[in-house]
Amino acid sequence: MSTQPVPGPEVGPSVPGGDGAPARPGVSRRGLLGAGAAGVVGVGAGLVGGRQLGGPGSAVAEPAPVAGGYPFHGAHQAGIVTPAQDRLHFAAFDMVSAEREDLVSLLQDWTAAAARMTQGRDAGPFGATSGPYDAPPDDTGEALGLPPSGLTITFGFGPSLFRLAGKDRFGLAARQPAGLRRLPHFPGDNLDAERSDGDLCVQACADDPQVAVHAVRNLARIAMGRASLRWSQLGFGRTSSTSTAQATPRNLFGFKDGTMNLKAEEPGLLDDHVWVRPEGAADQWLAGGSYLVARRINMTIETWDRQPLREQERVIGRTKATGAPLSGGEEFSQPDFTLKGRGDEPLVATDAHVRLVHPDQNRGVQMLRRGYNFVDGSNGLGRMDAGLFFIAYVRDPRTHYIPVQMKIARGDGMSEYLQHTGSGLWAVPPGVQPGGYVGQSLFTG
Ligand SMILES: C=CC1=C(C)c2cc3[nH]c(cc4nc(cc5[nH]c(cc1n2)c(C)c5CCC(=O)O)C(CCC(=O)O)=C4C)c(C)c3C=C
Ligand SMILES: [Fe+2]
Repeated sequence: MSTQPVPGPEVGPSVPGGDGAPARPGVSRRGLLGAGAAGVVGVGAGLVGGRQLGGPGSAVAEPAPVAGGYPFHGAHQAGIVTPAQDRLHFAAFDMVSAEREDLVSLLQDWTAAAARMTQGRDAGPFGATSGPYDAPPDDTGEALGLPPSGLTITFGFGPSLFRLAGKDRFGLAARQPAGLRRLPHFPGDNLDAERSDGDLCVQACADDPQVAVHAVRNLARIAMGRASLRWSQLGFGRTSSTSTAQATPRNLFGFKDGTMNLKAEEPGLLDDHVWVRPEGAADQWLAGGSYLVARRINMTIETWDRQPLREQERVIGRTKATGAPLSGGEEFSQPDFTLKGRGDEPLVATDAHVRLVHPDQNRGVQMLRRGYNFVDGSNGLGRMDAGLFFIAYVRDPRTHYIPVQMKIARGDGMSEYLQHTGSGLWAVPPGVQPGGYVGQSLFTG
């Protein structure tokens, strides 16, 4: 089943109103952009132009390429090593249909829409203002006139898609990777079920929040009858760099975040720590993919803001000004955990965040962090509902995430200022080839 409209001879970019109204010229994103928007500044390496014609039957001339879009197709899904954009709309969905064919058709339809939207085109072939006059448009319209804005859409499959309450819902149980299990309860977790888990996840990142929201909204619209939105999270101000070309941003504690992150320019490390190495028959389909961990972490910023600078730096283990380790050097210097200072105390405290999470203290494991700040209003007691929506991509959550999180939960000085309120783990299938669909390897072979 496909919910994408099939274009008929009576429709096109200029459609007579069914009520006898005069012909209505359709407007598409690429039609509005074209040469006038050709000067839009690209947001990083790998950007492409490449606007295409609208839906079948379109008589619109090919506009000039518009910069600002990342390729949708490739060996890996975009949105992992892509230079982290400024904005996030993350969404988790649950299947409402129990039919395997509905799951496959949903992934096919999502793939088609994502391939279009990431290139700055409308979600469907007719667009927001064209197509049959008596049918809902196949794009919602709020991105009309906006460039791709570096939009990437990354899809993931949760443990519940494979097995829920012991039930093999879609005939996929034999293909559930051993690493894809619900994350364990960590000490101090205060998780909200309405902000956790989900059969499917969508990470939409862009440099314009309207473009990211438009993407998720249209994917939710397309899913209707097959999957429904379980929860979603907006984010701003990326809290990581995923390319050496990017400056290190700051989180809501005011500290540089992302200094020691894995970067796109380190393919060997990405192979070691981010891309899945299949172990057997169950996870062969995940070769070239990854695992996405998401944690909604509330930060009690009002309490933090009352701490002396000395205490703030002690908790993180780095200086607030430059991000250099407290053991000395500059931002990108490796911390020396053996150096001692006044009172024979280690310069980087034993419960400092950067000591606990450093690869040297964790059997060498690293992760690719891709989180965002969030502020979801205030709680009526004068405190902001603010924090960090932590996202990490790892090769295997059992080795690369769970032990590190357990250590933070048990002994990180920063935990005093944090509360984990949402959580999820998804397997992120490999990239899509032209003509294929996201997650295809799970259903074939
Ligand atoms: C389980 C993994 C991690 C969680 C959860 C986490 C939360 C978290 N982190 C900060 C602030 C900073 N983290 C920094 C470094 C850093 N953090 C993790 C992992 C988790 N953080 C890792 C693996 C690293 C890199 C360690 C290394 O390789 O040296 C830093 C320092 C700058 C940097 O390297 O990025 C800061 C600052 C907050 C505020 C937070 C939860 C709200
Ligand atoms: Fe951290």
